[in-house]
Amino acid sequence: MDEIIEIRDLKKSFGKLEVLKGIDCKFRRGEVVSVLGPNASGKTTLIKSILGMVLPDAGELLFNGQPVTNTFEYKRHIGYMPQIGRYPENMKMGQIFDMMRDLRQEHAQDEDLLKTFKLESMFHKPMHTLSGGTRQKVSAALAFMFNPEVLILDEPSAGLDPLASEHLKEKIKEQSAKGKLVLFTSHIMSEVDEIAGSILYLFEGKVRFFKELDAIKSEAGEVRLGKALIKTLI
Ligand SMILES: Nc1ncnc2c1ncn2[C@@H]1O[C@H](COP(=O)(O)OP(=O)(O)OP(=O)(O)O)[C@@H](O)[C@H]1O
Repeated sequence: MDEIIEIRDLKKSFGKLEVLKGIDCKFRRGEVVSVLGPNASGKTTLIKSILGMVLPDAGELLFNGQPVTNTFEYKRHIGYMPQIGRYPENMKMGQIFDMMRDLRQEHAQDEDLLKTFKLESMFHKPMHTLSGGTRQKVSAALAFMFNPEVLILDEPSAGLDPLASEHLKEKIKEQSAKGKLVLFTSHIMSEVDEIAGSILYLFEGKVRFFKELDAIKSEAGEVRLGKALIKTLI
């Protein structure tokens, strides 16, 4: 089956603030989808609803065709890189990786990023001593480590140095070519242009559009995504 995640009429409010007002969308294997929208439009809330970290007020989440709202097993198949990774601060970096392997009760299947980012040489460092970018590298390496079917990356290159950011982009492209679904948020249009196949644009709690990049550009008559988006949105 091509489709791996389906969201039906998802709603979420925080108190009186209606953040998601009925989101419907389907994501397929091999797609790289960028979730875009203005600040506070609900991108992270949508992502966290898929991950079960936010409990929706209404609606349904299907994974591989099965309803999974309020269930756990499907989460094994998703690798998540948060906007800001929070870890037990007194643990050493190496202990974090060991802990994740123990929790999953399986060996790491993909240590590419661990090696590319040369994280092993910093395994002795306590987490609270790490720079913001190094912390992001840990989060990225963990997200990809168990070879998940779906990758959800919340502003993945924020804080990464240019070389690390290039490595991560290559990794995302490689995973999509292997049939993985990649969902990511970003405020960097050149990055979206480079790696996304389509854009899910949220506005005022609804899906404003979910379109392939090429279609957005050709309909707007623009080669650059940033300009095409402006034309599409006005
Ligand atoms: N746990 C929460 N409690 C109360 N309000 C929340 C909570 N989480 C998110 N919100 C609010 O929901 C709205 C959407 O937040 P969200 O983080 O999903 O936006 P976003 O599109 O990811 O924003 P940004 O582009 O700034 O990262 C914001 O107004 C935010 O303040």
